[in-house]
Parts: sequence; C-alpha cells; structure tokens
Amino acid sequence: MSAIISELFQYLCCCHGFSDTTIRVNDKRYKIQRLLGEGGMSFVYLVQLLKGSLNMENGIIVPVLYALKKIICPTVESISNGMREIENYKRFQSPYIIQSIDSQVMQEKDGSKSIYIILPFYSLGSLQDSINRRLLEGTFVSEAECVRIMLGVTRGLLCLHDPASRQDNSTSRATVDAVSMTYSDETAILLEDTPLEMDMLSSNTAGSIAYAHRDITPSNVLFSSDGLPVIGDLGSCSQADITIRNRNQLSELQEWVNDNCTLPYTAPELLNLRLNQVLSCKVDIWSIGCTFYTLMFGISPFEREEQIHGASLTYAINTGKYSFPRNSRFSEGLLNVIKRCIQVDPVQRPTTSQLLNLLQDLDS
Ligand SMILES: Nc1ncnc2c1ncn2[C@@H]1O[C@H](COP(=O)(O)OP(=O)(O)OP(=O)(O)O)[C@@H](O)[C@H]1O
Repeated sequence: MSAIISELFQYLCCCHGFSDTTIRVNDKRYKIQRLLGEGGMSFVYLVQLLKGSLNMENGIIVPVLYALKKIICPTVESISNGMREIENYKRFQSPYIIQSIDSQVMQEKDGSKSIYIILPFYSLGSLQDSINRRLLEGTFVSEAECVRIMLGVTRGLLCLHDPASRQDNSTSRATVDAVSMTYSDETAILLEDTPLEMDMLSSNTAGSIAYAHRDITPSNVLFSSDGLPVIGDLGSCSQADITIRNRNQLSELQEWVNDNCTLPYTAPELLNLRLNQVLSCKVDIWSIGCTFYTLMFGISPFEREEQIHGASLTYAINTGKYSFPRNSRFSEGLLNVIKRCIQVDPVQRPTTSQLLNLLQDLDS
C-alpha cells in the first residue's frame, strides 16, 4: 500500500511539472519527464537518460528519451509475472514487436519490490491515441492506411504465434535463461517455488512454442517514428496452447483473465472457461478483429452494440452479436476480413498466416 501511495505522490509531482525525480536502472540514471500511461499495478513514464546522453539531430542537440515501465510487485506472484514480462521483451526479434533496452528488479525503501523496464519511447503514441485524435478532428482513416496498419500488427502477431517465423528460438531461450540468472539471489529464492502459471498449463516444449498476447487492443499497439505499428505491453503474453485440467487451474485462469484482459476485446472462449477446454492463438485473432474494427469505426464492435441496442457487453461478445455502420466507406473485402476474425467458434477464425494472406490480397 505504501508503495502505491509514494507512487501516487510521484505521479502528482510529475503531472505538475515540478519533479526532478531520477531513477537508476543498472548503471544508468534517468530523469522522469512525465507519465505516459498507467495500468492496474504499473506506471509508464517518459524518461530522459542523464549524463553524456545528448543526441545530435540536424545539428540540434536533442535529449535521449525512453519509456520506463515500473511494475509494483507486492506479492511473489506479481514478481514472477513481472519477470515473465521482462523475458517477453527479449524473446521476439521483430520490428513489429516491442523490445526492451534494460531492466532491473529493485528493492524499494519500504521493503517491497518493483520491476523497472526501459523501453524505446514511441513519440507517436498508441493506435488508440491516433483513433482519439481522428475522432476529435472529425477526420477518417483511409482503407489503404487501415490495411497498412493491419498488415504490420498481423506480422507482429505471426512472430508471437508461429515459432517457425522467428529467427532462432533456441538462442532466444538461452538468452532468457541468462537474463534470469542476473537477478539478485534473494529474488531467485522468492521465485523458486512460483511457477509461471500460464506456462505450466501448456503442453509445448521450449523451442517450438507458440505465444499468445491475450490483450491485443488499440492501446497496446504503438507507432514507431517511421509509422510502423508495434505490438506493446507483453505483460499478458505467455504460451498459447493451454488445456485446463482441473478446477484449480480453471479458477486461477478466470482470475487471470479478469485482471489481464480488456473486456471489449476479449474472445468469448476466455470469458467462458470450462474444464478440459483447449485455448489457442485464436484468442488473439478475435482481439485483432475487434482492434481493426475500432481502427475503422472509432469504437469497438461490442461497445457499439451495447450503445445501439443496450445489450450487455458480455452477452454481445458471447453471442458474437455486432454490426457494421450502414454505408461504410470500406470495401466488402475488408469488412469480410473483420467478419472472419470475429467468430464465436475459434476454429472458424483464420490462422495468423491466413489472415496475413487475406490482408496482402487487399493490399495488392
Ligand atoms: N514505449 C512506449 N512509448 C510511448 N508510450 C507508451 C510506451 N509504452 C506504453 N506507453 C503508453 O502507456 C500506456 C500503458 O502502457 P502498458 O499497456 O505497457 O501498461 P500497462 O500498465 O500494462 O497497461 P494495461 O494494464 O492498461 O494494459 C500505453 O497504452 C501507451 O499509451
């Protein structure tokens, strides 16, 4: 609790621009500039690297900026989850997936632990930011721009879902193990008996592992300075193929979904967990379909359904009940891609490579 209160104080200071708070991560010091975003137990700050850290751009000196994600870890389980997030930022080598620059588990003054992750700063913000900007300006996204963004996000997703599309799994797993070894002994002891729950449910062996993001939303897609969409927030990412084998796992997973997934983008099979149910990468295909819909129409499909017909959000998701605005400016082909992704039966949804092909056909 005291960690959260001190965080709130720091947040208020930052918002009012009178903070000179600096943070050290490993051997580098960073000055906090402002808050970029926050989640349940984490804060993302814009930070400036201090000391000998000015870049020259067109003859002008510019500061070196990063995003710092601070994850507050009040429990051993939350440290375990935070460390899995650190591993995820190192696992995928793709221009369409965020990668970390540095990270550290830290002991706070009150004895609690926090995890600090230094990430590239994406000054163009998230897809949600750009959707909000367009709504305010009353401007519309073109079909060509939609397809370009969709192709990028799908390429990132392919890297998560399809081990064959990644560069070298064995090397990245080895890197992960080496990274884990750098944590303090104390943290290692804390984590000894704490399995990475979602990973434990999977039957896959390392090297051929498909990962699912499980929280693809417009807020979790960022734009690089050259406009490429980049999948961010790998905190919910873990092994994709999961079988729920007992009631304990079922209730743990239910709790995990409540804490980690964003309801308007969550696939129905995650909302209706059953014993012996098999979950797969297809949960992300549903979410990506909802994310693309939001990009096109400025609101997610089931929130629109709720607004128009007063249906409950969960009921609309479970029954797959949504519609497109009349007289849409988008082609039948693009609307069909969305329809194929947002299907209650995961088997009916395209695989990620099929989705990529569908989008490439629209692009040509
Ligand atoms: N590298 C970055 N560059 C610029 N902005 C960022 C960056 N990372 C995150 N943000 C901003 O901060 C917000 C929250 O980031 P992120 O999703 O990683 O945190 P979170 O605590 O896991 O949030 P949530 O729990 O809502 O998913 C993002 O939606 C985005 O607006």
